[in-house]
Amino acid sequence: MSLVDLVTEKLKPYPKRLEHVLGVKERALEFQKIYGGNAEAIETAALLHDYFKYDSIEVQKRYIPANEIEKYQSVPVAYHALSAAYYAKDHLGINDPIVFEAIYYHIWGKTEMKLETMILATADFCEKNRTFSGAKKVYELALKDLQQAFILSLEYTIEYLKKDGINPFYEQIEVLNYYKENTWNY
Ligand SMILES: Nc1ncnc2c1ncn2[C@@H]1O[C@H](COP(=O)(O)OP(=O)(O)O)[C@@H](O)[C@H]1O
Repeated sequence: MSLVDLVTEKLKPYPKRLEHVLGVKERALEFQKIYGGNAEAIETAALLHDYFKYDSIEVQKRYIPANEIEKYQSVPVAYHALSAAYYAKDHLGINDPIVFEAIYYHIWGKTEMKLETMILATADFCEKNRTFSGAKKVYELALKDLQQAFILSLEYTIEYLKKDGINPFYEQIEVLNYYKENTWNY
């Protein structure tokens, strides 16, 4: 079974999510044409990044090492990214550190991330089906400056969380500050 078929089957009950995943793939490959990076790895990571989005937290945790479950226990939303990364590696045999990192850190990136990770995280925020304010601005900026677009996407997310009374996770702030202070040469 191809990867597209696998993801299509998994997300069959959630057509909007499948559209999002395909939108992220398209957007990420658009950014790859501008900035480079491994196109095959980007496509694979884009297709799999939300694989566990609708599985229960209990199911998601089955694929994640105990210390990582503990580290992110205050932000269980992160588990879908971790479980998808481990699933790709341990169950689909995708032994590519580029794919692993891009899926694992697709929600808020990491300091000194690979180009493919920044491409996926930014594409996730601004693929064509995104309707929230900010997506268009991030997309337009990403065509000129990927790092600044990534920063803006993280700022929007943090602002949105704060409006809902949710404190950002400490890593989100660290990552944001890192990229505001450093120009990262992937
Ligand atoms: N620290 C946090 N606490 C709670 N929710 C968060 C936090 N950081 C990000 N989020 C939310 O988690 C979701 C991230 O999941 P992701 O798969 O990247 O996005 P989406 O589901 O929109 O494709 C987004 O809805 C984002 O607003």
